[in-house]
Amino acid sequence: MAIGFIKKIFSFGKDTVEEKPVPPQEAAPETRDAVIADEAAASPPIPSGHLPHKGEQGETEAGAEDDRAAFEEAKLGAEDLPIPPELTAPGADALSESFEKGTNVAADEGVAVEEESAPHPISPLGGEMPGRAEGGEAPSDRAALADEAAMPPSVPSGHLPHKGGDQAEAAAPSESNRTEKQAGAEASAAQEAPEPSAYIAADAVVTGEEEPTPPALSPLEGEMPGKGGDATEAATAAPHLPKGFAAAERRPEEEAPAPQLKLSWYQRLRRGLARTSSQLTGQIASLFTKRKLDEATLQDLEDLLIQADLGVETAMRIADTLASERYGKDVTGEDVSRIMAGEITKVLGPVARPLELDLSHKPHVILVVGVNGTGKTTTIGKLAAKLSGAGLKVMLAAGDTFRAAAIEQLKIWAERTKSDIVASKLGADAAGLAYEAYERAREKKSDVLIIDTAGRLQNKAELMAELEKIVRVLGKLDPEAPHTVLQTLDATTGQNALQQVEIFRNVAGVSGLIMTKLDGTARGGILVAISAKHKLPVYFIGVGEGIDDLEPFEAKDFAEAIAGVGGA
Ligand SMILES: Nc1nc2c(ncn2[C@@H]2O[C@H](COP(=O)(O)OP(=O)(O)OP(=O)(O)O)[C@@H](O)[C@H]2O)c(=O)[nH]1
Repeated sequence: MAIGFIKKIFSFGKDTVEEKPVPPQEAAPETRDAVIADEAAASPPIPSGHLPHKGEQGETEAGAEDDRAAFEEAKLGAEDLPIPPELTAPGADALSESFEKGTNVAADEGVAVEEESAPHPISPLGGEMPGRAEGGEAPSDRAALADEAAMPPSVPSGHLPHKGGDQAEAAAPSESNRTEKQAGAEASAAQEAPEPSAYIAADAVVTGEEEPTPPALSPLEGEMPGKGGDATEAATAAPHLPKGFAAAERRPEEEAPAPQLKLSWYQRLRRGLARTSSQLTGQIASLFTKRKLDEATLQDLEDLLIQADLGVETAMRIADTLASERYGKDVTGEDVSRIMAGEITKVLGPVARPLELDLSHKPHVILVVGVNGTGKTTTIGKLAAKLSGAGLKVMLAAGDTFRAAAIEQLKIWAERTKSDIVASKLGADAAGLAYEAYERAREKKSDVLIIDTAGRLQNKAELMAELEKIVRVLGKLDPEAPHTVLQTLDATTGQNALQQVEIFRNVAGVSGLIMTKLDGTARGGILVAISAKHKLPVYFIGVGEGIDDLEPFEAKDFAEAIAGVGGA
């Protein structure tokens, strides 16, 4: 029996050598060898026969496991047999030490390598743990360690591939990952700080921490099939956001706004007068709902038109014409609007005149006057743009010496319109500046000299006297100058504009009007009242702050826009 036992022992060793065609390390893919070499370099020597014993080598490895079991069995009865030195406790201690010194990344990677190559996954930890204390341990102890390994501290509970038994799947990305890292990282693996997630995972293996790793740092990220990268990369690509946060979707780049079609002047005029028109026509429509035209209705209509700033005269004209056409009959709002447009056109027709320039004068002098903020400077800029755009030589004079901003504003307009400019210091005498500007324009043979003036309320006698002085001074240079005195009127001021024209006309000899800010006002009707009362030419109207927002005044267009008819 003793001989038979000895035979068995000998045949065990022989069988092991012979039946194991290739050592597990050699059977493994090249990457695996490299990783093992890496591991060996990073940690104290681990028995070459130890790592594969974890059982992930498939059937070949299963045979080795059987052999080992036989060996253990034999060892119990043959204490004199030599135990490989690397399986002794000191060796295990050395391994443990090496982990504690921070070579845990390699250790952890060793686990992953084995997982990857296992066709029939068995927990790597189950195999690995006995290796550390295998020397002299009974199989029952190994089983206990295997149980312990079933809850490895290195891996969060949700991660454990051995729980689902799918180690190969879980390990695959890690392997590819490691292969990538090998080239640059192997030599310095011991010195380099491990990547955060890998480090934490490895550290957990060594220290035996059983606390779950925070989800954001879970090594799972890199090891999950399909993620394709290591934990760090995966965390960068798709970080776990804390509860309450959500990853924002990338917004598609905003499309460039479609270029807006430029409205024609007529369209802009109608749009500018839309408030005036809708208010007026709305009131008229409600007045003439199912009502026969009688005296009371006509009186109501007159009142309504006067309140709309059209003036008494124009209101009476409209009412009279309506009565002559429809008295005693049904009348609709459209009837009234049509008659109203016709009557307004008749009032405005005579005043809608072009600004005449006598270019025999060099320069033709245009003096621009008006109450503060009615749009003098802006209108000068718009006029200069038209004139210089037509090839005329234009000079501007910054006669508003009260406001620094007005001087700067005019300089900007001069630059934009390629006009010459004469300006002086703030507070300079405006009449003196007008004189100088005229001289300069004459020298330079300018076609047109446009002089800005400070805005002033018509009831400020001192300022109105200054305006008179400017006119007198210019008259000394050319008895006919200023050749045109333009007054700007702000449409939003309503009835007050009537008085403004009255006074400026008397003081400065206003020869024509420009009504500004007709865009957006509900009081555009005032132009009709002013025209009816003063019969001064209305050269242009402004419907915006832009350089193109000034157009010659057209009676019919304006009348139809106010009455809300036409528009084709
Ligand atoms: N909406 C609109 N704004 C205008 C129009 N014309 C001028 N403005 C604006 O009205 C404001 C006053 O215009 P200015 O040209 O400075 O008026 P001003 O009469 O020279 O002013 P003072 O120098 O203070 O007398 C500015 O903000 C202009 O842009 C217009 O037709 N429509």
